[in-house]
This record gives sequence, C-alpha cells and structure tokens, in this order.
Amino acid sequence: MAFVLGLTGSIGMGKSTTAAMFRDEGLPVWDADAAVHALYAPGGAAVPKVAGLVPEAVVGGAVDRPALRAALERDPSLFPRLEALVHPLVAEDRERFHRATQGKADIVVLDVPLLYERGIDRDCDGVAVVSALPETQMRRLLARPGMDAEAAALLIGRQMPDAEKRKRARWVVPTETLEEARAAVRGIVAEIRGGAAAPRRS
Ligand SMILES: CC(C)(COP(=O)(O)OP(=O)(O)OC[C@H]1O[C@@H](n2cnc3c(N)ncnc32)[C@H](O)[C@@H]1O)[C@@H](O)C(=O)NCCC(=O)NCCS
Ligand SMILES: Nc1ncnc2c1ncn2[C@@H]1O[C@H](COP(=O)(O)OP(=O)(O)OP(=O)(O)O)[C@@H](O)[C@H]1O
Repeated sequence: MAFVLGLTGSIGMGKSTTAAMFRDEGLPVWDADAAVHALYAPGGAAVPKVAGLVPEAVVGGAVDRPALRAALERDPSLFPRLEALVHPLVAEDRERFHRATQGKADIVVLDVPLLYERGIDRDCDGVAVVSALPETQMRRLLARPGMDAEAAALLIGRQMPDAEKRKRARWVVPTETLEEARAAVRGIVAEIRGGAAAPRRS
C-alpha cells in the first residue's frame, strides 16, 4: 500500500509550489484547492449548492470566486455553512484519487490547506508542513490581486496557527527559497523510500 503523505501549510506559505516539487519527483499529488476549483466550474457539483446559499455568487453557471469571497467577508458566518456543502464533495474527489492511484505509486501526496483543521491528518502516514516567516507570508499574500490585509486576516484567522502545525508535523519544508524547499522535498522522499518512515497502516 502506498505511503500517504499529507502536505499542508497556511495560506501563502508555498504549498502549491512545494506540491509541484513532489510532482517533479514523479509522485501523484491530489490538490484540494484544485478540486474545489473544478467543483465551482460550469457543471460542477458545488454550483447548485453555492447558488442555494449565496445566490449572487453564481454567475453564468459557475461560482464567481471574488463574489463568493466578498460575501464571506461581509458575513463570515457563511463559512461553516459553505464548508458543510463543499467538503463532502471534496472528500469524494479524494477517494476517487486514491482509487485511481492504487497500486501505481509507492508514495501519494494529499495537498490540503485544512488538513489538520478537518482531521485529514488521521488518514495520512506522515505530514509535511510548508512554513516561512510571517512577514514573508504577508508579503506574498499582499502581492496577490484582490487580496488586502483584511481578506488575508480573515482566512489566516480560520486556520490553525503555523507554529501549531509545525509542532504536529513530521517534517517542516522551509520555503524562504526554492533551493531549500526542493532539498527538503527530496529528503522526505528519500527518507520514506529508505524505510525510515513506514506507513502506519498495512
Ligand atoms: C474562500 C474562497 C472563496 C477563496 O477563493 P480563492 O479563489 O480566493 O482562493 P483558493 O480557493 O485558491 O484558496 C486559497 C487558500 O485560501 C485558504 N482557504 C480556502 N478556503 C478556506 C477555508 N474554508 N478556511 C480557511 N482557509 C481557507 C487556503 O489556504 C487556500 O489554500 C474559496 O477558497 C472557498 O470557496 N473555500 C471554501 C471551500 C474550502 O474550504 N476550501 C479549502 C480546501 S477543502
Ligand atoms: N520555496 C519558495 N521559495 C521562494 N518563493 C516561494 C517558495 N514557495 C512559494 N514561493 C512564492 O510564494 C508565493 C505563494 O506560493 P504558493 O502559491 O505556492 O503558496 P500557497 O501556500 O499554495 O498559497 P495558497 O495557500 O493561497 O494556495 C508565490 O509567489 C511563490 O512563487
């Protein structure tokens, strides 16, 4: 059975960039944010559900993410209701990934921003958390179109603090530079393949 490696980290810490490095090593990666994007696209299973919750966030048969973000900023109590609609669909997608990769890889990666918050770490054999300095995180976030300090604080406030994630994780991938992140990624893969980090489940 494949070693299930969880990959997580707070917003803007470099999770997607690090996930791409695991892909470069030839590992299948399931990306929770990408699953949500597909569910929000035209024909996506989440579209009618979001329309029922925030009608103005569905435009032309797809979820308009800036409109949804604006609604969440106006009324953060929508967050748990949205999550209750979307997360079961995301979990189904993750199960499909496990079925599709079964027997095809020795390590599979689950790239999930809310891995600890949703208890998905319990389905992993080991977790790696990406981490950078808080000022690096904020600089990266503010460089994003449509993101201001208030919007960033709203999402960060809904996530487990970086220090807590680092305490829980088996590995920390430092992401101040690409070189240090890549070295950490290669080290993790080598450690798992070397048998030092055996799967918990047989
Ligand atoms: C809040 C939304 C509209 C923001 O969309 P946007 O296109 O700006 O960002 P994107 O989806 O690419 O997410 C970027 C990052 O935001 C953070 N984030 C997203 N959703 C949440 C959430 N519910 N709680 C805390 N942080 C979140 C994560 O760090 C994520 O990596 C969107 O993320 C959303 O609808 N989220 C609810 C679904 C969800 O919980 N997704 C998380 C993965 S399961
Ligand atoms: N190891 C790294 N070294 C230098 N810059 C990095 C590194 N990792 C990520 N970055 C930069 O930080 C920014 C955010 O990276 P990325 O999109 O990977 O973050 P993320 O954690 O996936 O974000 P989100 O949580 O919003 O999905 C990007 O501009 C990226 O180029």
